[in-house]
Amino acid sequence: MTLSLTPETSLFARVGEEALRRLLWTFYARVTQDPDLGPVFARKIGPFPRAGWPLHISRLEGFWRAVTGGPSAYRGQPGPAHGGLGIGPAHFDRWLTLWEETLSEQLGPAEATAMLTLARRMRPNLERFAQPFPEVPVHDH
Ligand code: HEM
Repeated sequence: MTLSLTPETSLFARVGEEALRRLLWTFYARVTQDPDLGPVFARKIGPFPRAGWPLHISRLEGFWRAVTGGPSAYRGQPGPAHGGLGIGPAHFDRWLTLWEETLSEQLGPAEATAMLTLARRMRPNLERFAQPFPEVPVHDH
């Protein structure tokens, strides 16, 4: 067995727990002020930063901890959470623009790029779930 002296540090460890939490609160403060995104969240979660927001942010924190290699108890299903919200490509474009802006302000360039790449990769799947009539897989019998 070989012991590595330079173990790969997770993205979560590089970002840090405090910075991740701050990032999420700042990001959703902006999202909820946005004329297109804000109303969608207001309907589902309520007025920021009260109502369901502390719980929602802690779920999102769990999600981002999981996808960045940190310890996490997140067991949710991000896809179905985006069904029936009445959102489309323009919402995703805007979401990603605000995400990119917030990341570049709050994280170092390498971490910001990595967090942006993760979100961009998730987009097609989430967007599929967001469609009004998601394609139902057809099985051969
Ligand atoms: C790539 C972009 C996006 C990512 C990575 C993302 C990620 C997530 C995640 C991880 C959750 C938590 C799911 C859970 O509760 O387990 C969530 C929930 C949610 N997202 Fe997104 N999201 C994206 C885009 C959007 C957009 C564009 C909108 C709409 C404007 C949106 C609206 C919501 C809402 C309303 C919820 C709460 C759903 C509920 O509690 O039932 N998301 N998102």
